[in-house]
Amino acid sequence: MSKNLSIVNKDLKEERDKINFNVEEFTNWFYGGAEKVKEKKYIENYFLSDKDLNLELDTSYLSYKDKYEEAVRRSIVVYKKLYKLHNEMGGTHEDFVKIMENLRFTMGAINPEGNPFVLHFSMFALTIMNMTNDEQKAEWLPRIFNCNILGTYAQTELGHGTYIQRLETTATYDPKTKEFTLNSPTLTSYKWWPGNLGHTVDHAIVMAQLYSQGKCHGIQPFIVQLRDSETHKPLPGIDIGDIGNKVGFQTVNNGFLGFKNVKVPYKNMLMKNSKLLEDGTFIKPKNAKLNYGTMVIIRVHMIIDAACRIAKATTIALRYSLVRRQSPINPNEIEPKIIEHITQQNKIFPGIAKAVVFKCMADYLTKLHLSITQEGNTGNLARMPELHALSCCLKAVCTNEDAKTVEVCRLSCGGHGFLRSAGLDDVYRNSTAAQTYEGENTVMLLQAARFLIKSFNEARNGGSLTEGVKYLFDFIGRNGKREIFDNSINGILRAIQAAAAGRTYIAWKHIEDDKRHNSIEVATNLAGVHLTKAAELHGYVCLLQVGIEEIEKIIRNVSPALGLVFKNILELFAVDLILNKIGDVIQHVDISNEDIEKLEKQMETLFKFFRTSAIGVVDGFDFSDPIIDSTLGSYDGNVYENLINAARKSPLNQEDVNRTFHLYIKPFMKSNL
Ligand SMILES: CCCCCCCCCCCCCCCCCCCCCC(=O)SCCNC(=O)CCNC(=O)[C@H](O)C(C)(C)COP(=O)(O)OP(=O)(O)OC[C@H]1O[C@@H](n2cnc3c(N)ncnc32)[C@H](O)[C@@H]1OP(=O)(O)O
Ligand SMILES: Cc1cc2nc3c(=O)[nH]c(=O)nc-3n(C[C@H](O)[C@H](O)[C@H](O)COP(=O)(O)OP(=O)(O)OC[C@H]3O[C@@H](n4cnc5c(N)ncnc54)[C@H](O)[C@@H]3O)c2cc1C
Repeated sequence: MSKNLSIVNKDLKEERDKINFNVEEFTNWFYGGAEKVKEKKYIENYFLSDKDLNLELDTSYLSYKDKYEEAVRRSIVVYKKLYKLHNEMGGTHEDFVKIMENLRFTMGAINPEGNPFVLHFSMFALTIMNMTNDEQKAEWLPRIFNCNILGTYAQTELGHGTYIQRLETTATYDPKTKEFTLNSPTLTSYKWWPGNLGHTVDHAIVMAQLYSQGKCHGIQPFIVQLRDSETHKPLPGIDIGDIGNKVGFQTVNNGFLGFKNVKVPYKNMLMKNSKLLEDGTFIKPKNAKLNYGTMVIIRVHMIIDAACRIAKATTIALRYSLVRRQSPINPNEIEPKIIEHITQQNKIFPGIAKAVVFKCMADYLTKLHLSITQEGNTGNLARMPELHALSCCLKAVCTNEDAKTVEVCRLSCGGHGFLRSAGLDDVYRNSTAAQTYEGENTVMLLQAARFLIKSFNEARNGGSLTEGVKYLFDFIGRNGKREIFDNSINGILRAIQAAAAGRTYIAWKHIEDDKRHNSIEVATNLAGVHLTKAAELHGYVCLLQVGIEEIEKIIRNVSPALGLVFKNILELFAVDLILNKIGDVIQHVDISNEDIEKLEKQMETLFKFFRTSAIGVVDGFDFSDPIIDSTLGSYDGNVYENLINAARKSPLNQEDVNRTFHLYIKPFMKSNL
């Protein structure tokens, strides 16, 4: 960690002196091994130490246009270095991915309001890698890799983002010219939102309805050139621009795009899954949803992003809470560190536990994704729906928790948390954006619920279930009896499983009852609230189940002292979860008031134990000062000095008297109204 060399605040030092486990050992786990930590530190420093980045400039004070231009400038500095480093490392694809993954956090520090090239290096490249045939790979990948072309993923339209089956952009094939003609037949068919589209990229993957031989064959991906490669002017028939100011993502350059008779050659339809013969005959893919593959990959990636945002926010909130002193608990004593207020622990400690459990889930899901993708490459698509349901469910649950936790961290910093320099606003904007992009969270939960209801029907009919939903059998086996609660980790897991299964049953019953007078679709809509609750509970079941399995493995492989910290974290996650979901639990589990009081007491005991480890865990997340970028969360804890220094940098403070005094204020004050 590149630690600030200034003297560490004594309150924070005192906390660190009490840590009773090896922080470095925790860091090694978090990043996947000592070698990876070394690599991360090297890459981080390699980029952040570059003076050309001019990181001294606080871009938050710039205008919208200046922010974008500075973000492009900084990104180019970074990408030039990336290619240099890549060559130094050996130049393999794995090296490239390694740098990209480490760059994810570094890029956040360099361009806090978003990266104007992120789509090129993620969805655009991934779509070409995964949805093209061999000839297309050979044609496009080198140009993408060398950045001779820059691209984005243009799917969402003004009128449709969720229901992509109804996208309106058309691509009509003419076998005589061997070309597609792209059109935006209505205003609502304009592409709207794609990142980097406005003024940065010159190509896009465009999702459009394919028409051939007079028939519509559904949405298919096309690679389309949008701007001239020399002048960057929009090509004829292309209407393109930036969509304007947003809640966040100000420098991502989200854009709009319309087509008027734009010609695209035959070879530009991505043909790994669906195929179109040159005569216009359409050949269906094995599964029509294969064209949704890039979204699945990104949803899987989003779990680790959520974990890291929570890790960053809790690092800021905790370090601040260990140096901020306010309000004596005992009137005769000095003001305590605000962490001593138990409500403050309740705000921050469960968040730290979530970051750890989400990281376990991200590792698990990444492995599952890899194994299901490998099966898919051999033609076995049987587990695709399971992966889809799980990635939708966890994308929604983890980003919802992420946004909630980051906001609680902001509140836990009181007034100072509201300052931009506290560093929590960009984290929050990114968290809340993630609730919407890559599938709006309610919609994601409803997709997961479809899988749950199917599985429930399967379980009722004595069929087989995938591992993650086998708990539905237990519910059916209990035949209406409630699960008996026992206060152990596995007892808590069984209680959450019973609540998830019970809510699935309620949703299922709701649909079955309504089906008598309504279509299945209407009945399903009417059960929507139950369905989303069931899916959400299922997401927590997955998190706890994977958390238990992974942490048990970790405990076997780390020192006893760190093992105890992990045990503490897992229990914190579990007890916090059951207390937050107690209403759902009570409905389906035999749990007494005494049990609940015991859980509440247990939480207090867990806080007490975690009190000494917490700072070690957040230090172990290993965010260096430039990455944490926070007056409240720097390693040295010199919060008040940081705050006043940051305030002095406000553009308004660069002169004693602002011109508005002479222009407006003084005349107003002298006017006697
Ligand atoms: C240079 C090299 C570099 C290499 C480097 C590599 C490094 C990599 C580094 C990476 C860094 C990352 C950085 C990230 C930055 C991101 C920035 C922000 C990006 C933001 C992007 C976006 O924001 S981009 C738009 C996303 N826009 C959506 O997200 C639409 C949601 N909307 C839907 O996704 C569909 O609309 C929706 C709901 C499924 C219904 O789809 P639908 O209507 O067609 O389906 P239905 O509802 O009719 O049917 C449902 C039946 O389909 C089945 N099914 C559906 N999908 C399935 C699937 N995928 N697989 C299997 N099965 C599937 C399901 O299991 C049901 O099965 P069943 O019927 O049996 O129940
Ligand atoms: C920051 C950001 C970056 C983005 N980047 C890209 C990008 O790079 N490329 C790209 O193509 N797109 C991008 N998008 C678009 C994004 O993927 C869509 O906005 C998202 O999928 C939601 O779709 P929508 O806007 O149509 O919402 P809507 O579907 O209109 O949602 C509005 C409301 O309707 C509800 N609703 C809609 N359908 C249903 C349903 N079936 N059941 C129940 N409720 C429903 C939703 O829950 C929500 O409450 C981005 C969006 C954002 C915010």
